[in-house]
Amino acid sequence: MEERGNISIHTENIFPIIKKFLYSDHEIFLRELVSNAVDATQKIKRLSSIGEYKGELGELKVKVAVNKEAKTITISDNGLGMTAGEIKKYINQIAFSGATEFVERYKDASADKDQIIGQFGLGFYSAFMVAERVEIVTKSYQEGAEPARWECDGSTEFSITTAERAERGTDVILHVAQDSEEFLETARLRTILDKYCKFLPVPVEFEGETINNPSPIWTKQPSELKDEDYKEFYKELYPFSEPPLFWIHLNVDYPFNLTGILYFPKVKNEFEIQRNKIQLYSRQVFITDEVKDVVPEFLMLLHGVIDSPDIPLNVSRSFLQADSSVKKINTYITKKVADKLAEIFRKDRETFEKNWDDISVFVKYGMLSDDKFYEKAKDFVLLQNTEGKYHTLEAYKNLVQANQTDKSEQLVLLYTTDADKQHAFVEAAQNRGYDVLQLDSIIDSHFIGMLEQKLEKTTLKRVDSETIDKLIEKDETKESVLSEGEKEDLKKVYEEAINNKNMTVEVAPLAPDDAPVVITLPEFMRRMKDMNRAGGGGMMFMGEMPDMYNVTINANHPLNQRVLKAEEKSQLARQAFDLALLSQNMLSGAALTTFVKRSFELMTKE
Ligand SMILES: Nc1ncnc2c1ncn2[C@@H]1O[C@H](COP(=O)(O)OP(=O)(O)OP(=O)(O)O)[C@@H](O)[C@H]1O
Repeated sequence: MEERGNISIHTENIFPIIKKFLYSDHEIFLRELVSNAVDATQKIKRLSSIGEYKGELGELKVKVAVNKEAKTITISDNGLGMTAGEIKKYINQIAFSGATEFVERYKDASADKDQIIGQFGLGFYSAFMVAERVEIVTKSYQEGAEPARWECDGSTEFSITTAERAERGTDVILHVAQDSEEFLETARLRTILDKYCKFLPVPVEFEGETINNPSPIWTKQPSELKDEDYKEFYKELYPFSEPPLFWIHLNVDYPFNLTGILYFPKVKNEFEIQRNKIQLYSRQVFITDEVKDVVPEFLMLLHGVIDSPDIPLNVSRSFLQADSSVKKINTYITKKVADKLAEIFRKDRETFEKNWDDISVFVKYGMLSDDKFYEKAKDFVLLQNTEGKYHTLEAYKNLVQANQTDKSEQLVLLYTTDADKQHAFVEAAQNRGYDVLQLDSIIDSHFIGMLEQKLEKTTLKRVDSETIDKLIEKDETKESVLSEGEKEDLKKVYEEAINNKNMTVEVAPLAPDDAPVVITLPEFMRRMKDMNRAGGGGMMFMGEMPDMYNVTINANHPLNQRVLKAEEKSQLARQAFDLALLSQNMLSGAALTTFVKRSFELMTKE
């Protein structure tokens, strides 16, 4: 038999176009051809199981071989094979029509090119990205089938002849083009196989070794697996990472098909977080590790694998976004993650608290970005106070309600972003019997805003944003030991001593054992500046504005009564102010030197 023919398409030379267009992805030819070979072995298995094929199945496998001298790469399988008629149908027509359509669309300059490529799995024809000539030698499983050889050089001409082949199956032989000789290097091929074929369901042999794990644990039932299996698999995926905290085994077949394992990694701070650690598979074929859109943004921080035949192969971003099963997958994953966290919280609060530092970023990020997740997470999100105790939102509100409700019935939650630097304020609050939360990560500033929006009649204030009396205003007035006139005098003394227009001085009757001078930065001011720094807010001028502090002089502190009477009023006032700065880590440089000198002078005085 010898048949020559023309593949009936209207566009000549489609391969140079495809080749040029896919230049960065040439390596996927191997993924496409090996997965075709795997498909062929699975098809014969199925035919055998339904009694369509009665012969021996043998050990089903795929082999990849390279011959540097002959400049060929051969992908062989003992799958179902093809008859000459099937080659014409599947290779010449079906596979070609996909490639042709691709080029037709590509030529339409107005279309978004990413969008176009997203819609096509080039499949078999990706061979021409690296080969100048491709041969298929195949023998069908069907009784009496004649082996056939197909040859094509990437033009629209092909030939089919009778071939010699004893066993059922297919060899695809690539005659590698000069500009693609890098693919003749075994190390390169091994890397590509490792990337795309590591978990293919049929053994893939390369240089006498099986390079894949045909039954990775995500394909098994959770009931068959032990914790060790999950940890081992994590190590297989990320050899250099610390062990994961916990994991979720995804397993659903309706309304879409999806399996996978998502791991919660150990992350100590937001800067360490690595995205793109989740690998996306379709029937155990690696597709990509850019899972944006399939996985909700906040869960991109997780690690692991997701496998779904419902995720279109070779897809582009914009195509994925519009895909309805992708949307459902997204919702499903969010729900599963929330349920798992709720379960651990319920069943093992101790473990949950122990791991809170690592998972709080996911939880808070999730609550901020997804309302449904918020609804579930609000019951297990934890607040940590400066004593290292963890409370749920509800429990915490109940705990502080009696003591921290102000005169207008607002519940005031106090927090510190740095318990060390803000120590004086934390201590002052604790002396009043108030509780102080530790909210010190970058995400916390957004988290605080969200809590205020979601919780009724609740405000959050940083401990150093007001003097202790004003932080939570109660219905009580404090008497001042100083007269109005004395207060005026005291104010002037301090204003002159401080001599800084960014410091607003005020004299107020605090408790005698409160600090004599308290410097605060109002909450709203700091938040605006934070927002500006983070790039939002739109009030650009705020970013350039200096911090405007309030300086509260405690009229009831004995020191201030002395200031009024002392000879060197100004020096004493300045000293008290500097000490307040010092206690808040705000004194440095020349101001610090002057302060130290003055202190020595005062100590030296009789
Ligand atoms: N190794 C093989 N053994 C048997 N049949 C094959 C083999 N390779 C390809 N085929 C046949 O050729 C057809 C076209 O292959 P091609 O890779 O272009 O598309 P596909 O596998 O159907 O889809 P995809 O675009 O997802 O790869 C296949 O559907 C299959 O019928």
